[in-house]
Amino acid sequence: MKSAADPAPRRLAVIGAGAWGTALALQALRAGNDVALWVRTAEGAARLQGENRNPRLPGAALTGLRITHAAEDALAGATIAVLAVPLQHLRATLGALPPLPPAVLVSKGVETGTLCLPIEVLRARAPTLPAAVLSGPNFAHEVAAGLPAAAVVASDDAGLRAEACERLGTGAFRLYPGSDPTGVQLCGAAKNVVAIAAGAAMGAGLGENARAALVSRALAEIARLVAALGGRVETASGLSGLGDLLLTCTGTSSRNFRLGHALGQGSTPAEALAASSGVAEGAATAPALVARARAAGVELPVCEAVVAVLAGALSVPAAVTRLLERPRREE
Ligand SMILES: NC(=O)C1=CN([C@@H]2O[C@H](COP(=O)(O)OP(=O)(O)OC[C@H]3O[C@@H](n4cnc5c(N)ncnc54)[C@H](O)[C@@H]3O)[C@@H](O)[C@H]2O)C=CC1
Ligand SMILES: O=C(CO)COP(=O)(O)O
Repeated sequence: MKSAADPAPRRLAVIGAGAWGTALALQALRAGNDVALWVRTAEGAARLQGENRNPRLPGAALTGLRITHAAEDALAGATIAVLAVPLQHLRATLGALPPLPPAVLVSKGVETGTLCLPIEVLRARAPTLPAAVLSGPNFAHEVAAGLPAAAVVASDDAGLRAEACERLGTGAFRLYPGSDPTGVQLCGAAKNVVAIAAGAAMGAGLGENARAALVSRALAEIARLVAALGGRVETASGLSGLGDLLLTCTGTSSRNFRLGHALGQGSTPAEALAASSGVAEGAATAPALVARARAAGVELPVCEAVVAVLAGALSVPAAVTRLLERPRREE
């Protein structure tokens, strides 16, 4: 029973009620926060309130969440904001919000045009706001169900990364503080592109050996990129890198993997994108990631192949041939 000495639960706002925002809102509730979940449209908020469920998360009841379309209400008194909108919509969403408390960004990707990573998008709106990124091998439906999972919360701000781990973590959702936000963001962005490649390989029937080779070589290219852009190479073999590659390149729940699978089976990019449910962040991120890497002088052969296939410039078999014909170097 709650005693008079128990402190009131601290407020936390989740901005974005897609699958991941909703799952993290439920997780924050389990961790003891008073949680408000901001929904983009008034109709969407009314539907979630009325049905007490999110169609993107079958089976998860939303009991206990304060669901609202009013950003001022969601953020009033909140001491942490979890930003969970798809990366390509983050800038516009931030532009419409009142001032934010310290933020935890959970979107994965690189912004089209600007080539910004999530924290860089936030910086344009709030140049000095403490910010962290949460990333790892986490399918939303499993986190919503309370199944065991782990992720890293990386920030230059040691206080924020510790607080975010405590406020969002539980025994089953194990959060590790990290101090390489650049590396974590690059890994989270790149793994979605690589998942498209892995899905394409499997869809084209190339076999398990081909997928393992592709993912291993992709991990090497991700590590090169992380190092070139000022992150730490070891981050690529952590939860946000290898961990998320393992999940998304093997788990058929991955939207990016499924998009690639359809391409491998012969769908055109337009058909595969139209058939994909929810946001496959890797599609918009692929050209932006490759452009950012090129600007830093880094070659990303696997990601470049995905860009060419998505642009309709190369078929999946031709992309495979191109990768196999690259000159061999020492591993
Ligand atoms: N679903 C998952 O398992 C995980 C997702 N993520 C990341 O979380 C981010 C959000 O993904 P999900 O929650 O899965 O998305 P989702 O596919 O479930 O939902 C898309 C969301 O985008 C919103 N949206 C659509 N158009 C918009 C616009 N113009 N402006 C603002 N919002 C708009 C929709 O209202 C909806 O809430 C992505 O960056 C994704 O990579 C990260 C880890 C796990
Ligand atoms: O980021 C994710 C798992 O960590 C979700 O993967 P998809 O976006 O490919 O579904």
